[in-house]
Amino acid sequence: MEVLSLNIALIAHDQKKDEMVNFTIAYKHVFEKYELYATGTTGKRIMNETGLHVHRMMSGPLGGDQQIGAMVATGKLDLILFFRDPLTAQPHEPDVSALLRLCDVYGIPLATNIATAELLLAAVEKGYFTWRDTADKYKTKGLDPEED
Ligand SMILES: O=C(CO)COP(=O)(O)O
Repeated sequence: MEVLSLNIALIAHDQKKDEMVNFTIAYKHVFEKYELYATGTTGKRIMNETGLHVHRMMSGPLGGDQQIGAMVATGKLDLILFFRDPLTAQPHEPDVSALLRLCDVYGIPLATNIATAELLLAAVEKGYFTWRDTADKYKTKGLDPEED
């Protein structure tokens, strides 16, 4: 099967970082085929504990979620796995909400828990990339500043 290029972002709040590391170990055979991006601390742990290469942004509370959001807005990400901690208040909650919102604006698949992440990765393994057509349609809705 042809392996398409995919840019995947991985983000986990502190209470979910162990889960994210275990998840990336379990699916290393999938993740190693694609370009990985992550917020600072999440990326560091994944790199150290799995050997996968990750392009690291700043730490989430220092702007990392916004950097990932900018990638969504400029069409540079195809899939986001964001293991959120729903039980702990985050100082940068507005940044988190903004990132989730941009995924909806641009039709980017977003898993906020491990169960959904598992389903999305199963689709990726099977080569179901049809969402990219939808995401492309969003991009052509006059949202591209180059078109103004
Ligand atoms: O806070 C985060 C997401 O909102 C994650 O940031 P870190 O990966 O730097 O911990």
